[in-house]
Amino acid sequence: MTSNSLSDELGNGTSTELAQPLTTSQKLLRPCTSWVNGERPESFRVEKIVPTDNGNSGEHKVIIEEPKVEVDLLEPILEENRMCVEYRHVSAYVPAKVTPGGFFSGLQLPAFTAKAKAKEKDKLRRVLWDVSGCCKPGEVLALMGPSGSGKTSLLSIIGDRAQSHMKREGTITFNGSPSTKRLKRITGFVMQDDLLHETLTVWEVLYYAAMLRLPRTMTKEQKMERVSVVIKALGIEKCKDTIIGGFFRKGISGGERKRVSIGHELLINPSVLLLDEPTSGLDSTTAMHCVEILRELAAGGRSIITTIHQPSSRLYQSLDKLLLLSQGHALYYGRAQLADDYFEKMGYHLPYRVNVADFILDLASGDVSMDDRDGESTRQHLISCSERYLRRRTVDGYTGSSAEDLAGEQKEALEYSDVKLNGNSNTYNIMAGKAEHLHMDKLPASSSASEAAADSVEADLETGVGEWRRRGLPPAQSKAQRWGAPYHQQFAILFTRAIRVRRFQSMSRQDILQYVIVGLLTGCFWWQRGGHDTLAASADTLGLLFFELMFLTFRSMFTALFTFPDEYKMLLKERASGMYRLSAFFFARMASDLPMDFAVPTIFITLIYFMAHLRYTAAAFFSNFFTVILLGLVAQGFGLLLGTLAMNPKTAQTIASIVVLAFTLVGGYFVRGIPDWIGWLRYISFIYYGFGMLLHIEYQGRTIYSCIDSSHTQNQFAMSVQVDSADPAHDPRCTPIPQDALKSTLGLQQSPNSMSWMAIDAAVLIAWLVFYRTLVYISLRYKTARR
Ligand SMILES: Nc1ncnc2c1ncn2[C@@H]1O[C@H](COP(=O)(O)OP(=O)(O)OP(=O)(O)O)[C@@H](O)[C@H]1O
Repeated sequence: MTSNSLSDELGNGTSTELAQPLTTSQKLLRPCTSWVNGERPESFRVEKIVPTDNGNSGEHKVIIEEPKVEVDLLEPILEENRMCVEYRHVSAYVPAKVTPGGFFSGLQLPAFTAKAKAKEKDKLRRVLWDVSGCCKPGEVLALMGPSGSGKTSLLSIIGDRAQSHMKREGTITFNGSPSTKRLKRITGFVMQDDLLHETLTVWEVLYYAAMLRLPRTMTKEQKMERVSVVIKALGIEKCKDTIIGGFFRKGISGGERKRVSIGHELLINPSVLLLDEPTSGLDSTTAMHCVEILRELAAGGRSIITTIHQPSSRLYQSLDKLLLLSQGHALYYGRAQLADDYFEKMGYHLPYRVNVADFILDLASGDVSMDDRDGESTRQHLISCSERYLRRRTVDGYTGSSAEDLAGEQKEALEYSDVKLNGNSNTYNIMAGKAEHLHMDKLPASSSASEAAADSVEADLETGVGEWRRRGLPPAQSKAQRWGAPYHQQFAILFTRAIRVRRFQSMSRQDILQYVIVGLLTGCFWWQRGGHDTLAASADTLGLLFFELMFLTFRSMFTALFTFPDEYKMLLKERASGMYRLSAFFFARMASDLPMDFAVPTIFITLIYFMAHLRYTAAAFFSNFFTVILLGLVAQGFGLLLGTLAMNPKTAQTIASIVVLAFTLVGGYFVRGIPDWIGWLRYISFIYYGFGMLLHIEYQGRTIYSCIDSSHTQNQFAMSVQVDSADPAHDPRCTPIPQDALKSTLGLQQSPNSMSWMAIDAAVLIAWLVFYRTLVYISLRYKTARR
């Protein structure tokens, strides 16, 4: 449904006058989106200011509108697939200081001993402090807090997308069971940065995602239908044929981009949807529609957790359940509509005409001072209060306790905070690396703690979480069903997508122009030199062969350095969603490079081959062509490997320059007398083998003449006594060089006549080709798995 059609439908609804602000009891009675006994909740109430008396009196009133028509974006989640997400006692730590990155940064040994663990802990900064809560099917849980309060960290921990260097504690469960790879696949996760292929259109982005992610039980038509439904639901029909765009090429707007990211996740109709700031950058009306869509989706039995940065008053009113974070601590957790009520009971009154969201964010930022307390003391006080309160009611948080209860909690909280300040608490500081469970026995060994534990369990059962836990996870699918598309289809889809993604790069005019110009220039400089069978011309031809090889090798290698660093984030995102097998992606990516790897160099090789008159036989031409292409592929593999290992093109470029320079120097053309102690380097230089093959192709079985001009021999300063001749066979100055002597005469490292050399060179190059690519694959697997 488009934004317009949504508002049209909302506009047709019945309306109720809202004369006074809602009291606490009225707020408690307000419908929320929670799915109760399978009945669709009332939702989408919108408050509007309209003129009274047709505008004649100039007065306005506030009305609440409710839709008459129910709108279903996607089919509701089946009862057995609904998921209650619980995060219990979640803490997180990040490195306090930047550690130097680079090649070997990931190779540190893990800490085993207690001392090493303590040392490691000292280097960490805690960013989440024992946060607990849940989101049941039908609920939208909003995570709010000032910038840096830990919203994204918590969300990424829940979605199992946190970076490897973030140490985590606590448990995340889905219907009481730990997350599995399969669950991760059916969880939608919308990241803060919209990671989309910039050169694809909106339709293409969603189409490829649908083909890869939707189950194979659906036909292609059904998958395309799903794409259309999602496009319609998010109101992005207008721009469906526009490219996503980026820094250099403008495409769709920021808001549309955000909606495409949401659509990407909606395609799979997820039971759990996690969104990181879906409304940031949107105007308040669009943000409101976005939240309405989320509520509608939740109403279909989904559990939705979303971070929200700075909601407008209207948007805040439409929120359901709220977790307010302050520097990693839960400051408030419960019904969003009761947050002001909660803080009021704590003694912090919402100032007149101030947006509740702004007020609570000020509290969380430590910007509200009260009587003798400054902002920071206020914040600390509220943290102590909420910790105490939530340790008794972690499931749904604040649900409107009576003032007396809360006052009691507050008193306890103050006592508790004193204990903490006196340093007697052993409550939360448990550093356990990948702790699976934090048990209640870790809580203070006081009677109130065990009561809290008992209360918490009872509360779980009362509020229905216990029932969800008992349900467990839906039955696992067969291995074949794990992937949306079978292997060969994954390959085909990823191949086509990779070609389209590079639609502005591949075969671009600049590329072709570059090859043509360099080819023409080279052809002119070496004009017909290759056709002369003299030693003097051969010296030039050797230079041409080496240049041909270097130009294509360098180009392939330096372009490849950027391939995986550029695609790494996207690969991580898509692999985390279980879109495809890594090998399917890898082979598709390699195969999609081939047309480019063949087509453009073909222009260059053909131009120089005929302009410089290299050996004019079909066998020699094709052998030269395939040798250069093979060497290009080996160099590309080497570039891919360096890029993948470093994941930083700058580092990779530095290493590549040094290595390739060394490979070039030992390649057999520049230096003839390399000392033995370092000369072995040539055997690991792919350039050495490629050059050997080109020499063989050009000179094997060919008679080369040594032509000496007597006038030159009399010049004691002449560099060479060799001269060129157009017809050396009939030139009296020229003598044929025996085939066996060619190697030493041309100063080569390999004999151009030896067939065994040719076969060995070709075999070694093929081995390098396979070796580099295997290492690239292993490195990618390791890097994507350890995150
Ligand atoms: N991978 C990480 N490495 C180092 N520090 C991190 C990492 N992830 C989060 N942090 C730190 O953790 C704290 C919480 O960050 P987080 O991104 O969760 O905050 P946030 O509430 O989502 O902020 P914002 O609203 O600005 O996105 C910040 O101080 C941040 O610097």
